[in-house]
Amino acid sequence: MAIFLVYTASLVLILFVISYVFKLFTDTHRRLPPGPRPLPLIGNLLDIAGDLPHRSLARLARRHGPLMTVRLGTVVAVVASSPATAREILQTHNGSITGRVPPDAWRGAGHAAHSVFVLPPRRKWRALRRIGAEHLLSPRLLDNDGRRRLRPILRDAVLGVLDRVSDLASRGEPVEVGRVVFAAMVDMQWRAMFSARLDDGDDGAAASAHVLHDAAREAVAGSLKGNVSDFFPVLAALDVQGLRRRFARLVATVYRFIDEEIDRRMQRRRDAAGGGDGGAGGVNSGDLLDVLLDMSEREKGGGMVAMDRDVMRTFLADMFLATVDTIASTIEWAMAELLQNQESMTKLHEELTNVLGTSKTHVEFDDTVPPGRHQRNTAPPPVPLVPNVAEEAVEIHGHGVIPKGTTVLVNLWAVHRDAEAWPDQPERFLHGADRPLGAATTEFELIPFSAGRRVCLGLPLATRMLHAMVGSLMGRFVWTLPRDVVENGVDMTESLGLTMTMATPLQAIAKSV
Ligand code: HEM
Repeated sequence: MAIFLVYTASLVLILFVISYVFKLFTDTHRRLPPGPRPLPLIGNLLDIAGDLPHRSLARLARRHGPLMTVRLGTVVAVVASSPATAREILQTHNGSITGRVPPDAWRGAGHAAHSVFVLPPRRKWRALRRIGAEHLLSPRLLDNDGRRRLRPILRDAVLGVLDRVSDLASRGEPVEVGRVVFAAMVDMQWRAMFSARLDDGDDGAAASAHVLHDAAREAVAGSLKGNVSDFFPVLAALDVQGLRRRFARLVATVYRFIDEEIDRRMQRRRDAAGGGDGGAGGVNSGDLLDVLLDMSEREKGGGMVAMDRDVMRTFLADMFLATVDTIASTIEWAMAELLQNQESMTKLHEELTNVLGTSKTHVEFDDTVPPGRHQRNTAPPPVPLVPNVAEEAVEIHGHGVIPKGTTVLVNLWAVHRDAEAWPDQPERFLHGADRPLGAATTEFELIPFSAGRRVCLGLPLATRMLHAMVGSLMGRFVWTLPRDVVENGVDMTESLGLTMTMATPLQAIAKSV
């Protein structure tokens, strides 16, 4: 057994050295953008160790330029760190740089096979994006579709958070902002997708909702953790840090909850068909699950995508996981910034009083958009790095050539802190407030949702929820920091998962206005 292990390890090492040397050799013949000198085998991993990757990459970019090459183990990555180079990647050459390499943990958990986040930009990916955009995330559906299904769900999420905060405020207890909003987002997205509540009041349901909360939280927190397997794919089978196994366990829990909803709905459809009420139509809620089940029954997706159980489950998990963490952490960061900037908080209170008057108890999307103007873009960007892959060689004028297969990272964190584009002050993103976002982006200084073909699919939902939630929380309560936090300062350290969250969750004291 020991001999076998030594033999396998030596073989893996030899393969790894050969592939690395081959890569280095061929790279010298390519005109890659400049970058820090790599060490043998590990490349520049030491240059980025010891700090969060978006920060260390931003630091390296200050020395090596806004488009630089780094070697992360055997992976060659080109990093764009300025608005101008982000534009090159996400607009000028976007058609050639939209591939993805799925994280090893996702592949190991079986999630990568159908996930819209990592599918190559081909038919299945396009079809899934279209389904998400048309049946869950379109502005028309969110604002006022014929059945008026989603708007009340969004409003309830805001009102639910206000109730929870009121309750804590009346007891003088601090509010863990991120956690309260996270729970509301779980509930909101579950209702939007399944027309069902996870926690319908009884103790058993509440306990099982907690299991899902915890699994979702851990899955998003751990899903992009630095993994040796991603830097040295030849070692992936060993799963040295156990991240594959861990992510697989968490995703399996999320899948189990989703499967239960699918099974319940299918049973209801069968019952309705058996009862002779005209089949599925009689029980159709018109939610995302019904849309997907209709597709699976209609010639396997009506030609768009073969909607089998695996595709359906992965897609629902994607829509769920993408929502719960992004919105909650953005709101937590926004509140943390406001709580440390009394002047901005006072300004916001005044604005809210003007817009809402004294009778309205909460903010809705319509209140945040001046007539005839774009959605205001004031969210602090919580996704620091966007990973793409060049699907063909691309020459970036004045910087060099990105060879086919190269990982291309856009460092959104660095772009939003670009010293030339942004003054270093808390309200800096208000300067870009009226610029169009997402696919319509023209200015690459402000791209919290990225841009180009893989632009965030959830932008319409996120912008509605962020503004309504922060506006309502600020309009209804006066916020202060707990005494020990005032003394020690708010810990603004980031922790990197699917998004950037606060390493120390924000606690704040609310008092009803
Ligand atoms: C504050 C909230 C959010 C922010 C800042 C955000 C940001 C981003 C960013 C930067 C990307 C990467 C785009 C690229 O690869 O170029 C992304 C992708 C994505 N987002 Fe969001 N997001 C948010 C909320 C949401 C929500 C609520 C959903 C709802 C389902 C969602 C669904 C997705 C999906 C499916 C993708 C993958 C798109 C693809 O690869 O084709 N996001 N998001």
